[in-house]
Amino acid sequence: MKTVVNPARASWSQLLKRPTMDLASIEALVRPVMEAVKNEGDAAIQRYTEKYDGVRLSEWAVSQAEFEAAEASVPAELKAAILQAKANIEAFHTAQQQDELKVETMPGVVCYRRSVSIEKVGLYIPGGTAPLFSTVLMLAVPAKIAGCKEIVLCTPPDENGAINPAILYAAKAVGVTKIFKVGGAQAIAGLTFGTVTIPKVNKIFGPGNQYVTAAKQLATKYGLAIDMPAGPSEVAVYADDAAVPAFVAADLLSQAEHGVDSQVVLVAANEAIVDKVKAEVDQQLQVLPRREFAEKSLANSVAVVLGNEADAVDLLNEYGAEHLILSVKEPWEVADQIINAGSVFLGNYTPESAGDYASGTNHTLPTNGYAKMYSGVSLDSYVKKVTYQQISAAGIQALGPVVETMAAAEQLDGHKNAVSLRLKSLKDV
Ligand SMILES: NC(=O)c1ccc[n+]([C@@H]2O[C@H](COP(=O)([O-])OP(=O)(O)OC[C@H]3O[C@@H](n4cnc5c(N)ncnc54)[C@H](O)[C@@H]3O)[C@@H](O)[C@H]2O)c1
Ligand SMILES: N[C@H](CO)Cc1c[nH]c[nH+]1
Ligand SMILES: [Zn+2]
Repeated sequence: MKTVVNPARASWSQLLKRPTMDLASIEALVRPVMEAVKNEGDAAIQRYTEKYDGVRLSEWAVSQAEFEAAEASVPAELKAAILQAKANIEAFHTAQQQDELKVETMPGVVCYRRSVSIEKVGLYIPGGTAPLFSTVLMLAVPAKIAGCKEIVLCTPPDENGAINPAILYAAKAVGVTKIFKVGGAQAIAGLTFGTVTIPKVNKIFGPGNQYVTAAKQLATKYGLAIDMPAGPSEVAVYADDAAVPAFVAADLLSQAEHGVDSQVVLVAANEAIVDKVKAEVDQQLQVLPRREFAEKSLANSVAVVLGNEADAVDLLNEYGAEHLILSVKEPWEVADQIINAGSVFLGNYTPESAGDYASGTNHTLPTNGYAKMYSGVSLDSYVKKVTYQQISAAGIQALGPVVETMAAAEQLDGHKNAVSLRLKSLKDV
């Protein structure tokens, strides 16, 4: 991880460049997979599963027997942890339910808005280098609370054609049983077009590697919605002298270990903090089982020294990290100035891992700078806000002339007539 002291603003965007491929190049790799699945259906999914996951399966749907075996094999301690996390995620997401909004904008003109669940949703659970069963909770819990009718889950099989039992246990605990052993872009394509085996959905959710994320982005060109681009994990930590270097180092490594294309950014109030954190990183790396991944992502990462808090806040907002940890004396004060981040963690006792697993917030978050314009997954992601209105006779008499005037000015007489006829009918009474 290189260190840069007081970089000029003009150099920030280059300094903070993500290590991911540009969208056009990765789309070019993924488009043939989408097209093949569109044209050949299951046969193409079979072919790509063999190619990328190294396994040929005669059955992709997880069976009852597999759920039962998973239930039996997950240790009690892990089950209890999963259930506690589920309860916290449920509590936070249930509280996001909104009452129906009803406003009488003029006498007799009543407008209201209701949240209506998206009928068919596809949840992608990453499984390439680690089986992210926590993602099952993050995606399926709000889908259930929202009341989505059809919830389909896809996740890559291992080389033996199996799914990690904790993924199956978590899914069953939330009440999701339609699970297919398909991963990567081919899973996203299946959910996009529908095949004999995999149902087509309205919206695709979930994180994944660059291929999965690009495939999701392509899915939008075929009429589907997606939650947001949630690609390789990243974290920015802002540290001043109140930070604990060992904690900061651990937080950086917690995201660096996700994959070789992850990125971590340390913004520090002085150089001494960077030195201490780097020494801790070196030490902690020695015993990290996923050291190889972490080392590669650290090579794509940067420590920036900015003595001035306003500059640091500007840089953090320009980066728009998926996760931002504020290891500073007054985290609340800094948090109020953050406008671009997927999720913010305040103070020395708030590790990002807590949000990854169990505090209650959602860990499916925008990466690659998309935090500037997208929110992470929440209950809102699973609903459409439908507006309704009802206008009484008195209401149309009050509102009608406004609409007539505007429609005439737009030269849309058909619009005007729809009001004029009603006004006339009321005059004739
Ligand atoms: N942003 C978020 O909210 C968030 C949350 C959790 C995880 N993540 C990220 O999700 C990612 C998970 O990645 P993963 O790879 O472990 O699992 P994954 O399930 O996303 O991807 C594995 C699949 O990728 C496909 N694949 C592998 N190599 C390929 C190639 N060369 N061409 C085309 N397809 C290929 C395979 O089909 C495989 O099944 C990590 O980058 C992690 O940081 C992000
Ligand atoms: N940090 C990931 C989101 O970028 C989520 C996760 C799942 N498991 C561990 N971490
Ligand atoms: Zn993580």
